Amino acid sequence: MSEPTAPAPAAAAPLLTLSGVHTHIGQYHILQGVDLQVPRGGLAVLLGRNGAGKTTLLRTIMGLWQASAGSVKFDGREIGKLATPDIAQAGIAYVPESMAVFSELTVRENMLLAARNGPLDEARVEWIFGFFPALKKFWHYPAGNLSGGQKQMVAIARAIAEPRKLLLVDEPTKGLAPAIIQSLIAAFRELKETDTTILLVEQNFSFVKSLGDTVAVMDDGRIVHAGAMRDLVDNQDLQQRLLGLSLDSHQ
Ligand SMILES: Nc1ncnc2c1ncn2[C@@H]1O[C@H](COP(=O)(O)OP(=O)(O)OP(=O)(O)O)[C@@H](O)[C@H]1O
Repeated sequence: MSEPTAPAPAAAAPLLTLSGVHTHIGQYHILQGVDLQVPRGGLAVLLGRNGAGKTTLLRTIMGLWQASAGSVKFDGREIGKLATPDIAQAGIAYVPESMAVFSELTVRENMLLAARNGPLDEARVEWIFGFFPALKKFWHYPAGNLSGGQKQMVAIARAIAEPRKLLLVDEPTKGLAPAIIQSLIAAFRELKETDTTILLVEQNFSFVKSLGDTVAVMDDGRIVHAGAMRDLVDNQDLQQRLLGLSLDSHQ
């Protein structure tokens, strides 16, 4: 008689699940039934051409646009109707494309403003310096004097000044020189080994193909592909079909 086999462990529930999400901006119907799952841990990538709806999706998750239909579940809880501060409090941080930093304030002061619960945690600051050594160097300099890549680092550091479960980052490589992109890759590689799950919006496939664990591709307000990044990297036909020339031109 064979030994009874233990049941296979259930797959961990995703950290974030969007189901049938529609978002209207004024008269425009932008998100047209988005279904997306972000697994807990690691780095999920969202790709798509200009105007596909990627930023609108991040803003909808963050409550900056209200979904007109569908559900947004985060860590087992429906957050689709919550206000942005409550969504942030639930553990989601958002780094918009515009690298929101206060130019007149020093890097340290920028970080201080991001700490919701009082003074900066010194140990956490040291931990952040590990990802972004440039911030240590320019800690007492006005953030406005930093390069584009360094400002991007300040924006990300602000978002993780306090522990977060999910970090949404919108096109961090936009307009950055290749050398700076390399240092961002190194930082994201370190960051994805921590407890923070990352959802990264990009158009630069060469930046994300070595970073992403999973990938979703968006077009015309819908997810048209979702799977392991490995599978997309290994399949050039799929890349060509899904990403086309507009993305290839960024490589
Ligand atoms: N405030 C707005 N008012 C009207 N239409 C908008 C607004 N913001 C975005 N849109 C439209 O929504 C669509 C999706 O835009 P979105 O910025 O989400 O795309 P994206 O995939 O992030 O593109 P990109 O890579 O260019 O940033 C586009 O057609 C855009 O013109």
